[in-house]
Amino acid sequence: MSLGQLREAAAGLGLPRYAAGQMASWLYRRGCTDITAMTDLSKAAREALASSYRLGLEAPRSVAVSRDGTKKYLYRTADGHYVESAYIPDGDRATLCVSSQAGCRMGCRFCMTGRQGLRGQLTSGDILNQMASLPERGRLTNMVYMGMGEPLDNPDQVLRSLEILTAEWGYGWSPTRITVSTAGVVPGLRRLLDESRVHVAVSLHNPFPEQRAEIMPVERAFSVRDVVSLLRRYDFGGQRRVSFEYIVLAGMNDSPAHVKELARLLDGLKCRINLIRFHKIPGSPYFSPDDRRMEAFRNALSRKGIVTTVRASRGEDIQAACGLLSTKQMEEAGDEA
Ligand SMILES: C[S@@+](CC[C@H](N)C(=O)[O-])C[C@H]1O[C@@H](n2cnc3c(N)ncnc32)[C@H](O)[C@@H]1O
Ligand code: SF4
Repeated sequence: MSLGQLREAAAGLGLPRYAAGQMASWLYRRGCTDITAMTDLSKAAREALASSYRLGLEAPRSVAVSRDGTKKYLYRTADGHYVESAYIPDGDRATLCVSSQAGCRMGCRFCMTGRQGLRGQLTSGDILNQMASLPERGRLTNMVYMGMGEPLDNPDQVLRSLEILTAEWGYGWSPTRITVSTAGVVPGLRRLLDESRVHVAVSLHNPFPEQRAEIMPVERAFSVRDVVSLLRRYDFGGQRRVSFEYIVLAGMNDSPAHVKELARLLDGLKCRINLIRFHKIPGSPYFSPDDRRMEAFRNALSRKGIVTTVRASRGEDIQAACGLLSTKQMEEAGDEA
């Protein structure tokens, strides 16, 4: 709950307004795991709260550990769906990749989560629980909304989770430690840009609208050209950054024509491109080029003046492609819903 919601809850139980600030402090600053332990609230207030509300903390149900230290956790949401979070330690950084929906309705052809279709929206509580109940929570330095689902197809809950994460009364994280990734849902993106200060990542994957639409149906509703036009209206010269994710698919989006069109599309926008290796999913016709071709593509983009990096693949041995683990869980449970 946001501070405003906590105030409403307090009012509903006849508690003083300042009780909301006390609750926020217990919940987010002190990591309280039991309402009865909120000792600066009266005993009657704690009892009233405990009979009407729950903290929503839910430990992960399982974990897969990679040789490289990456851990993939499976969480159960309040509605009974299974979603994945990846904990990715890297030197003095540790990033948590969180899910924002159970499944996804964007239908990207290369994505395992897309195959599930949309099964349910996560609440801000479900989103934040992935961080709050993480065994390695104390080591986290960054959070990315790059797990299952399209965050901007669930904008109210995602924005509320960001507010709670970054507010003074909340977890107090700097927005510069948080990145929200989107396939380019324009109305939600506008809200994210206006209502938060977090970094933005856009899944681009092809600069030609027709070709992009073949692997990302969302292109037909919101063209990447409109996404870039929107981004041009915001300032990325200061603390806030925008980046473009680009899964390099051999023979599909890695030609000199793609380099040229990317340079044209992003001309003058302060941004970077992250090249990603394709994580194999069952029955998919795509594959990544070898390292030499990947580097050649990166160098060609760099020569056009676009800051381009190749993202290290992590957790290859634990079904890194997001959606594989939860799909397996669904199949084992015989859950076709
Ligand atoms: C799972 S999505 C979640 C965030 C948002 N829905 C989006 O598409 O940006 C996070 C990133 O993973 C990428 N991705 C999806 N399936 C992948 C795969 N099989 N291999 C590599 N990257 C993949 C997406 O393109 C996107 O850049
Ligand atoms: S890549 Fe992102 S938007 Fe596309 S189906 Fe997967 S989760 Fe959804």
